[in-house]
Amino acid sequence: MPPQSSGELAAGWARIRGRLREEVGEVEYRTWLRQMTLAGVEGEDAVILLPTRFLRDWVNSHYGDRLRVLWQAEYPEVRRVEIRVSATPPPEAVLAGAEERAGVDGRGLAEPLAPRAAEPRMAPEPRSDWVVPLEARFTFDTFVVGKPNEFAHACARRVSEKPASPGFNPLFLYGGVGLGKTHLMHATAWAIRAHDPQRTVAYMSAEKFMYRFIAALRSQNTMEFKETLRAVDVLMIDDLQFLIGKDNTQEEFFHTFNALVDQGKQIIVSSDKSPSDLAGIEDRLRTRLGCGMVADIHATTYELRLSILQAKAATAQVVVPPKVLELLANKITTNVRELEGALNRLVAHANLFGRPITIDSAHEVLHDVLRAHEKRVSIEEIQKKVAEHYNIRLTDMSSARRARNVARPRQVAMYLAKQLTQRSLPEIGRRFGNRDHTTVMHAVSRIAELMEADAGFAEDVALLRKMLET
Ligand SMILES: Nc1ncnc2c1ncn2[C@@H]1O[C@H](COP(=O)(O)OP(=O)(O)OP(=O)(O)O)[C@@H](O)[C@H]1O
Repeated sequence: MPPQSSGELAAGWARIRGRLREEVGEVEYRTWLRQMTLAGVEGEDAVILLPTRFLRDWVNSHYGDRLRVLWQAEYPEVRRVEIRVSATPPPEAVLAGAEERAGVDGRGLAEPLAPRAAEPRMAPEPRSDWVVPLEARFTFDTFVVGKPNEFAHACARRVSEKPASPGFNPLFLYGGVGLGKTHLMHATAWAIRAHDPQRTVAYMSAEKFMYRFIAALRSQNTMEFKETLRAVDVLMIDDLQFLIGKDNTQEEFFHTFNALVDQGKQIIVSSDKSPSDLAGIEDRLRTRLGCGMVADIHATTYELRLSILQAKAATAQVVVPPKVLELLANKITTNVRELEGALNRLVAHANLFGRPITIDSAHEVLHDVLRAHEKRVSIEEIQKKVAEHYNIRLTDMSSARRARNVARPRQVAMYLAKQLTQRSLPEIGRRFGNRDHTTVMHAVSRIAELMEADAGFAEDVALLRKMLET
């Protein structure tokens, strides 16, 4: 059925928006789609208005097809969706008289404009939300604080409470991959908005900054790009290292940076390197980046990894035994993203097969991840470390000497070779002066017995193992 009246069209448009909102989720909808208004239906075209070219292009490329499908489901006659730029959508008074206007302005509106009253009501949204949607789960509540990140966290909190305060502008967060820089930035953005919904916060990666700048150059519309960014209260640029060697974009960023700081606006930047290590970033920009607060996020400790896992496991719908969390915290030491990925995989597997998570199932499901994280230790390294530790000569690892002060460390080294490498017993035997595999077997069980019986000795071996593994 073609839309019969303005009321019916408005209701149909509201349903289309509602479905789109369900499909893309609240955050995305509010960020990109909330400002759509319907101009009307012109022949086979539904005409939608958005206030900027950027929004129009974005919605066209990301949601154009979806909008068309939803329109066709509601009104099969509509074949296309056209999005136009209109900075000021017509006020309600004009909307009411749209039928006449359609004839007068020559746009040939087959249908009147939708009355605004029929559109879903939304909370007001900061203007600059066009930039990049924030991740809903990246808040301060879900950020686990520990020694390695407590300083960065405290700085981010401080900035969220008092943006642009002296000494904290810019806030420069740096640290290795997957350690929570983006999480902290989003958390800061959410908190700033919660404190003061009128503040506009723009978050984007340095890569997006560059692509948008290039797009603006191409379309000869750098004014809009500059104005939009310079109108924000808080600008966050993630992964700044991407700008290394991109001189023109750096230059543009430098000007944006200065314009904002001069106006007393807050800048937050993240990078995998400190400002002084950002070789390939112009000196004047590096200097400015380092003149506020520089906070690094260090590699995770076992305690932090375990706390993060505990927090994440508490929200999972299956029970994750503490031993399994300890196993993951012990083995997956690279970064939080991988840790989280491993836990998610375990939980998904348990949900899918309806089986509880156990140490065995964790080993089975995550065997590839755990193996990849196993530090490859060679028999030579073990022999060297053990010889150093017991103060014997390295050659004694393969010599025929049987004195206790030499034989016992050799047995320890064989034991560790069995525990820490994939080598077979005969192979280990060969590497210890061509000894038989039964000698290695005997050494392994003898050391295990001694460790049971003597806590001091067990500690000694555990220490050696730790030194070799880290
Ligand atoms: N302290 C933490 N508490 C809870 N989750 C964390 C913490 N640190 C990191 N994460 C989680 O780890 C994942 C990776 O974090 P994030 O994307 O913020 O890292 P990043 O440092 O920005 O990485 P990259 O260098 O790749 O951009 C996210 O899912 C994040 O929620």
